[in-house]
Amino acid sequence: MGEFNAGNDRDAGVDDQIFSCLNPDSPKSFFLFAGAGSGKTRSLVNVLTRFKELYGEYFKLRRQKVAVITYTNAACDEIIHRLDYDMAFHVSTIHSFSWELISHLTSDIKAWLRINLTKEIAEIAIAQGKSKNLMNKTSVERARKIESKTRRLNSLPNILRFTYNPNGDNLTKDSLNHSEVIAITADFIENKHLMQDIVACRFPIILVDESQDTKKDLIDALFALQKRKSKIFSLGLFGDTMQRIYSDGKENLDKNLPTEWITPSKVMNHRSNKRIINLVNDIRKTVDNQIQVPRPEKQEGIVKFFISTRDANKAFIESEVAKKMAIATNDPLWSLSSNQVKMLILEHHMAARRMGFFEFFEPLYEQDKIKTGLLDGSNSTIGFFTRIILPLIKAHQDGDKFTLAKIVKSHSLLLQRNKLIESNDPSETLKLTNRACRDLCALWNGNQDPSLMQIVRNIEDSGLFPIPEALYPLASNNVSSIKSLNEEDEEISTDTTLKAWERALEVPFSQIVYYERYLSEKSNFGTHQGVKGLEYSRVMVIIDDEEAKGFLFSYDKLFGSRELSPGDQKNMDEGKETGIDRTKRLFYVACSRAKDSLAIVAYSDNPVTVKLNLLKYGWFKESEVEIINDKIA
Ligand SMILES: Nc1ncnc2c1ncn2[C@@H]1O[C@H](COP(=O)(O)OP(=O)(O)OP(=O)(O)O)[C@@H](O)[C@H]1O
Repeated sequence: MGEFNAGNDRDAGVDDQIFSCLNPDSPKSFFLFAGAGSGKTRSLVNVLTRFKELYGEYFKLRRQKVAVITYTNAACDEIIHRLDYDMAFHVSTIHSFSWELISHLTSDIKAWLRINLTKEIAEIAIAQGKSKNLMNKTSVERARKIESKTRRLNSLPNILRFTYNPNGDNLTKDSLNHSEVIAITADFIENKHLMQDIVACRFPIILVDESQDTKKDLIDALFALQKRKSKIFSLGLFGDTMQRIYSDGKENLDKNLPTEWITPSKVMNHRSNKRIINLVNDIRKTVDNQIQVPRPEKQEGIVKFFISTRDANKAFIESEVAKKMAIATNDPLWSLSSNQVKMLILEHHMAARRMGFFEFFEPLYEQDKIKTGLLDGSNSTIGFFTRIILPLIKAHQDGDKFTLAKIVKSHSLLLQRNKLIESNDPSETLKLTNRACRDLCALWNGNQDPSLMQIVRNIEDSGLFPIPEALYPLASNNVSSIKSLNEEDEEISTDTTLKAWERALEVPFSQIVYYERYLSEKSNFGTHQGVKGLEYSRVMVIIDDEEAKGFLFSYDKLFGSRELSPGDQKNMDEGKETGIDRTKRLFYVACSRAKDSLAIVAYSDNPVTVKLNLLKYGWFKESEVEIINDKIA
C-alpha cells in the first residue's frame, strides 16, 4: 500500500483548502468541482469532522450551525450518521431546509401567494381570452384552473398556518407544494433583509452537495446572500457539472464565479477500476475534457456493451448478459439471482415490469399527487398495505403470533381504548377481533393471492382496521362520497385519482410484496438518476428509450440509431443544450457508479448501427461490443 500513497494522496490538499474557507474569522466561499468518484462527499465529511474538532464548541455556544444541504433523504441520513449526529451541523434536504426557514412566516407567505396567484390567474385569463372555442379541452382545463386558483386566493385570509406535506394524500388549502416552498424561500432570502440576517446568523456556513442539480432559484438566492454577507458567511458548493441531470439545476455553475471564490479541483477517481475510468473519461471528453486518473493499485476491470432488438425477451437477454459477464470477469457474483448486480433502469416502471408490480405501480405513478409518495414509500394509503397488511400476513404465514397481535393491537379499530371501555363485554370484543383477523388471513389460504380490493372489502366488512380515506369510496362502493370529501381540494382531479386507485386495487397482493422489495434496500434495481452519489461493484446499465417512454433523454439519438429532430439540430446550431447532451451526462452518471465491472445492455431497432457508432466514437473496443439475441439458448 505504502508505495502508492504519494500518488493516491495527490488531491489531499483540497481538503485543507476547503477547511481554510470555513474559518469563522475569515470565511471564504468555494466550489469544489470534480468528476465522479473523486471523493467530493468524502471531502465534505472529512472537512466537517475537522471543523467539529476545532470550531464545534464555538458554534454550539453561539447557537450557530453549519447547514449541509443534500440532494436526497438517503444522502442526508448518511452524512448525519457519518458526522456522529453532532449538534454543530444541520443536515437536511433542500425542501426541509427551506421549509424550516419559512414555516412560521404565515403572513409573508400569504402575501407571496396573493401576488403569485393573482399573477397566475391574470396570465391564464389572457390565454383564455384568446381561445376560439371555450369548450375545447384546454379551455375547459384553463377555466377550471382559474376557478380553483381564485378559490385558493379567496381562502388566504382564513388560513392560520401553512402546512407542507408533499407526500400526503389530502392536500388542502393551507398546504404548500414542493416548488412553492422553494420559490418562496429563494425569494425571501434574495429580497428580505431580515431573512438574510437570520440565515447568515443561524447558518454562517452553508454547504450544498450535488449543487449542480440543486434548484437554480435557491442557488441564485444563496449566491446573492453570499455577496451581501461575504464577511460573515461562507457558501460551499460541491458538484460536478457533468452530473447535472435534472432540468431545474443551474447550468454552467462553474462559470462566472466571483473571483474571490476558491475553486479547488480533484483529478483522481478513487472508485472505479481503470477501464471504467477510461470509459467515463472518453464520454466526458466531448464535453469538458476533464480527465481523471485511477488509483494505481486498481485493477483493469471489465466493460462490455451488449445490444439487442427491442422485441427480444428482455428477462432472457439480461440473464444471458449476467452469465457472459460472470465468464468475462471470472466473478460468479455476476448472476441476477445473487443480488449483487445493480441493475440501472431508466424509469421506475421498467423495474416495476421486471420485478412484477407494474399493474399496481403504473396507474398510481401517473397521478402527480401520488407519485412522490409512491416512489419514496411515504404515501399513507399505500402504507396501509405495506406497513399493516404486509407485516401482518408475513407474521401469520411465519406463525409469529406475537408480532401479529402487536400489529393488530397498534392498528385495529376494534381494540381502540374507548371501544374497549364502551364495550359491555371486552372478551367478546377480543373474540370479534380474532375472528376478523382470521377471516382476513384466510384470504391467503391454499396459496391464494387475493386482490387488494378483496382485502379492502374484507376489512371494511369486519372493521378490523381503518380504511384509508382515499379508498373509502371504493371500499364502500359509494363513489359519490369522495366528491364531498375532497370538494375543497385545490387543483386535484378527484375522479382520475379515484380511477387510478380502482385500477391499482385490482392487482393481486403479491404486487405489494414486489413493490415493497423495490423500495427497500434489498432491490437490485435503481434508476440512472436515482443512483447519483452511490456506487456498486457490478453494474448493469439497461437502456431502452421506447420502454422508458421519457422525452428528456434519448439514447437512440446519442448512439446514432435515431435521426436528430429539426429542433435538436436548431439547438445544436445555436450552441444550446440538446437531448443528446443531457443523455450523455446521464450515461456518464450511470457508468461511473461501477467499481469493478460494468455491462451496458441497449435495446434498439438497429443494433448494427449502434455498434458501428460506438466503435466510431472510440468509447468501446470491438471486443467489448456484442450484438446478442434471444434465440441463442
Ligand atoms: N482519498 C481517498 N482515499 C481513499 N478512498 C477514497 C478517497 N476519496 C474517496 N474515496 C472513496 O472513493 C469512493 C467515491 O467517493 P465519493 O463518493 O466521496 O466521491 P464523489 O466525488 O462524491 O462521487 P460522485 O460524484 O460520483 O457521487 C468512495 O468509496 C470513497 O470512500
